[in-house]
Amino acid sequence: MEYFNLANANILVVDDQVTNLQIINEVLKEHYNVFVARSGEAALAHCYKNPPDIILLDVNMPGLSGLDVCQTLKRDPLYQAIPIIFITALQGAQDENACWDSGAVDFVRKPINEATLLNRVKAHLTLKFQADALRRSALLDGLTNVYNRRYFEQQIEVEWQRCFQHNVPFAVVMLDVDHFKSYNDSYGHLMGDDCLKAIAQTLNECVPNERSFLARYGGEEFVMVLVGLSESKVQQLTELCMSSVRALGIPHGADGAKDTVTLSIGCCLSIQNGASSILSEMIANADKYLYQAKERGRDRAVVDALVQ
Ligand SMILES: Nc1nc2c(ncn2[C@@H]2O[C@H](COP(=O)(O)OP(=O)(O)OP(=O)(O)O)[C@@H](O)[C@H]2O)c(=O)[nH]1
Repeated sequence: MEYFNLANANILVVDDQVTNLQIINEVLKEHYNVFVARSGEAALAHCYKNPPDIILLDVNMPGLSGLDVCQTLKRDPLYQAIPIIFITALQGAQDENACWDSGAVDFVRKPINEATLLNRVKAHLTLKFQADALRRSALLDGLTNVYNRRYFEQQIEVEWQRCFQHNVPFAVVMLDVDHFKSYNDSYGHLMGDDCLKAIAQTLNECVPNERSFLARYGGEEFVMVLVGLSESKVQQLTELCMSSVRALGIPHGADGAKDTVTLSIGCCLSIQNGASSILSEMIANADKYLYQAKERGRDRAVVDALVQ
């Protein structure tokens, strides 16, 4: 079981009254990272940019109400796992039912009881982090401990949609160990496993930001999804991946190899964001460029853009 630290949690508090924001912030700021928004519109903008771990939401606000915000987030697969607690002075059954119907996980009543607020937040954050940890462990590769193919297939869709909606650069990088069959033949399968583990760890350290990720694509092939990097940064990143693996200095004396283990890379980046239907084309192109890197002598990267 993976351990998590609740102190790393990001909490978004939404209320149009500054005094309420101050009271809640005072209670929570010792324990968590607290962000505030003064309207429903600002709350949604914050979530889209920087999804929090939990939201404390006022019901009645001018413009978008708390119920509107909750319904909007719960309809969206990208944000529906964020627990939402309403902070409300409303008491009637009808008002409460409207909050449940919109997708809330809980209530805290105004005026706020400090202990109730802290305990409710802690309970729901713990549940959220446990669910996240379970989801993650089902999505890790058993040998290398980086994300597995299933995670890649789910997450690349999510990131691609986000990049498409918010006009963010996106790249798919295929990374394949050179002459790995002969490595196994020369040094044995167990050494081959150790080699894959070391490479996976090194490549994982090259992942440039939280939205980007590395996964084992299969066998001795890895895939990295890069979010928010310019074309030149993507080029630099592919160089970094190759030099980091070379720097491991894992001996590889078999025919055709370069004394140490090396990688070949194929990378496809999107110049303009297009329809989600071309994601499969980006993956196919990255694979094609990887094949070209192999043909041109291995230990190199072929990077190209898919222009729509
Ligand atoms: N030790 C180990 N070997 C693996 C694992 N998964 C795949 N392989 C081996 O990786 C090798 C891949 O060989 P090929 O696809 O022929 O590729 P290659 O020898 O690296 O040649 P190029 O990619 O063209 O440079 C096969 O021998 C597989 O048995 C694994 O989990 N552990």
